[in-house]
Amino acid sequence: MHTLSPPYSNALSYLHRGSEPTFRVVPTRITVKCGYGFESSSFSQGVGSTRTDWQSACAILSSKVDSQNEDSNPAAAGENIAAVNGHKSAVTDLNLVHVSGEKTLPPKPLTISDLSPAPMHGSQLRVAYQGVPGAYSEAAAGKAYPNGEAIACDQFEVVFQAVELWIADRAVLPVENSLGGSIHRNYDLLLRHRLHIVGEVQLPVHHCLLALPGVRSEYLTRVISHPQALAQCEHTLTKLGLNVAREAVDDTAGAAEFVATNNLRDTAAIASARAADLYGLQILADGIQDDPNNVTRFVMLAREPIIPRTDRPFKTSIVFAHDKGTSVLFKVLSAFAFRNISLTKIESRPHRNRPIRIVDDDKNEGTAKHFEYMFYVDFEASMAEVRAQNALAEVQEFTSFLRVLGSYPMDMTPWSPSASPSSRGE
Ligand SMILES: O=C(O)C(=O)C[C@]1(C(=O)O)C=C[C@@H](O)C=C1
Repeated sequence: MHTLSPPYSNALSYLHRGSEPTFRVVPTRITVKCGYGFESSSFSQGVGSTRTDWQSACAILSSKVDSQNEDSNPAAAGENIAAVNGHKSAVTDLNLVHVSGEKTLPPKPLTISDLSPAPMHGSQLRVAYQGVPGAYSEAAAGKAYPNGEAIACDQFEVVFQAVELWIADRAVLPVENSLGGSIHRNYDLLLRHRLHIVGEVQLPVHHCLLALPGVRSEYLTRVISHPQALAQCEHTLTKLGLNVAREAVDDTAGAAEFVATNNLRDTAAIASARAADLYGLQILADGIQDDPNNVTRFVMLAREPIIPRTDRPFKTSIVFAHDKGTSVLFKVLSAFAFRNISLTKIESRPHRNRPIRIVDDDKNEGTAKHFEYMFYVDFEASMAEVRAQNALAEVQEFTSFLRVLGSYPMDMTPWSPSASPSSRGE
């Protein structure tokens, strides 16, 4: 059992003073029994020193607004995906009633291990990713959990549900690319779901142009791939004289598979060299990303947060909303700047519960319509550091909603570019 050090738990108690979460506890088999529900009592009494306290506290620091998408019930929606790639949901396997001799015993209370055992020491972690084998997300899952079993999911939503329903133990999810920018859908999903960021990996992304054996680039009328991959190769495709139609599909390796299974001689896919191998395609051009340092950042997700530490570089990801006033963003950012905490990322997304604020002005000049946002910020500090706790305590004063998505070790693996200029024919 982990315990929190006193300064940390004190600071969190302070952060919670007077803030009652308005999240509804969703009464589903999986979410409630596995501890997804957030009991308001644990907030009103401040944060204690147990791991459970910390887990609840980490999930929601404060919420004066309703949860985003309260109407979405991932676990219920997930009834449709009782099996993913042959991995049966634990729910379908439960044997709830125990009978012994002539006496029928009252049902034994369920424990977490009944639902799905957490991997024992040495057993394989099941890691969900979006795409098919050969996708960069699969490679990222392998980098994050080298001994894990990668579980392919067709949609990002399914990746979240796979972990929520205990079909998988972790998820690995792309959030941003150095050329293509943020993967917005995943920012929205991070907010809608209750998983925690427990790590990050940065993967050099080296794209290839793939076609059926014998096909030459003159035959091509179409290039298909994941929209991010198309964006990352746009200039190079033009330089190669490939002014043909671009079409977006769900993932890069899926594009390669599509070309192969449909025997398409007029279509090329942008995907990895491993996808070429897996689906029997030839590499027409290698290293076609517009920048050799092309890198995608993935986050690792789990049902439970990790305990933040100070013995190695940590990053913390938060999301917040504010009621009104543009200076709020300045004040929030100042809370970090004054404490010498570097921000590594800021992203805004529409506030889906309240996308527009109507302001009638006093001078009778009409009605202003302001767009409302959720802001996502990553900063370089651990939640175990007092300066980070104080910064968030200050941020909370200016915000109507604040949630810590996770405090996790930074990926510090030595840099190796995805391609050298020579391999790109420059
Ligand atoms: O399509 C894939 O192979 C993916 O893993 C998805 C994805 C993405 O969403 O950004 C991952 C890395 C690359 O940036 C391109 C595509």
